[in-house]
Amino acid sequence: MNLNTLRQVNPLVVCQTNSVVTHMTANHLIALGASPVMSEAPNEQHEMLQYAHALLINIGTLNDQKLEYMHHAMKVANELEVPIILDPVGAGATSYRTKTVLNMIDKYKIAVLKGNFGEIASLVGASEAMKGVDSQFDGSEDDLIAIAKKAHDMFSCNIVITGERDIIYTSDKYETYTSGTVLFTKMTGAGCVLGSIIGAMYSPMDSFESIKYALFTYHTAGMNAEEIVTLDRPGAFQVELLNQLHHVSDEEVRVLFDDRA
Ligand SMILES: Nc1ncnc2c1ncn2[C@@H]1O[C@H](COP(=O)(O)OP(=O)(O)O)[C@@H](O)[C@H]1O
Ligand SMILES: Cc1ncsc1CCOP(=O)(O)O
Repeated sequence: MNLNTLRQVNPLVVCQTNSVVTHMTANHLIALGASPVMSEAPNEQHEMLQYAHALLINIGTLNDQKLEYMHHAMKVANELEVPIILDPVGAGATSYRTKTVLNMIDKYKIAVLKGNFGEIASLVGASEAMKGVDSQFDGSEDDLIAIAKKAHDMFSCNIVITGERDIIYTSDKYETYTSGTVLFTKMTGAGCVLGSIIGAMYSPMDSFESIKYALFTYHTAGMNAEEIVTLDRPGAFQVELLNQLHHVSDEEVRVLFDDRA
């Protein structure tokens, strides 16, 4: 979905995300032109997901109570054919998180699995490269492609791995990217917000291009914000990112596509 369409449709993204980024996720989705709702109660999921464009499941502050709520929402989302974006925050840091995510992938149809290199590498059994929620290394481009391919083969869903270099790997094709700004690494939740934006822009009929559009939208807004605040003002960047998500246009996002053509 491009930005003009998104701002007309105002897609509803139902979010069960972590307590660190709940507020910022809602604000970034609103700035973009989407409609967030944070909803956990099992007994409202059927009504809530009825009109949802996507369900975002982010395990960043997981506990058994939240896990029960997440399972319920994912089951309903699959029944209603609402795409699930799964962010396995901290997978690999603890076996609780790793096992939880593997079990979710086993039980439900996931549209997009999006994580940093350490998270996705841990899920495919390739490494234990996580310290808390941070990937301990980004891997070479070859590593990135190999891990994304393995994840795609094992989990049969669209894979996004983020870091200094990103990859989108779908059954149609894969590409790697180095756009964005290092200021994303200076705020908590940069990856979590991206997951929500993928949810808002995701189109099951055109998985690869819609995920790429979401990534490029986020990166364009981030690069625009960096230009205004400069690299030594990570605090100002967080505010400016919201402004730039509000203003970013299809024409600007297309520039990133053209740069890569
Ligand atoms: N060094 C970097 N330079 C430019 N963009 C980056 C860099 N590191 C991460 N990003 C971007 O920041 C966003 C979050 O990625 P990442 O930091 O890997 O996620 P997480 O917060 O889940 O660990 C992605 O859009 C990614 O492309
Ligand atoms: C700091 C922290 N602790 C638990 S969730 C969270 C936020 C992680 O955000 P991201 O995965 O985007 O870095």
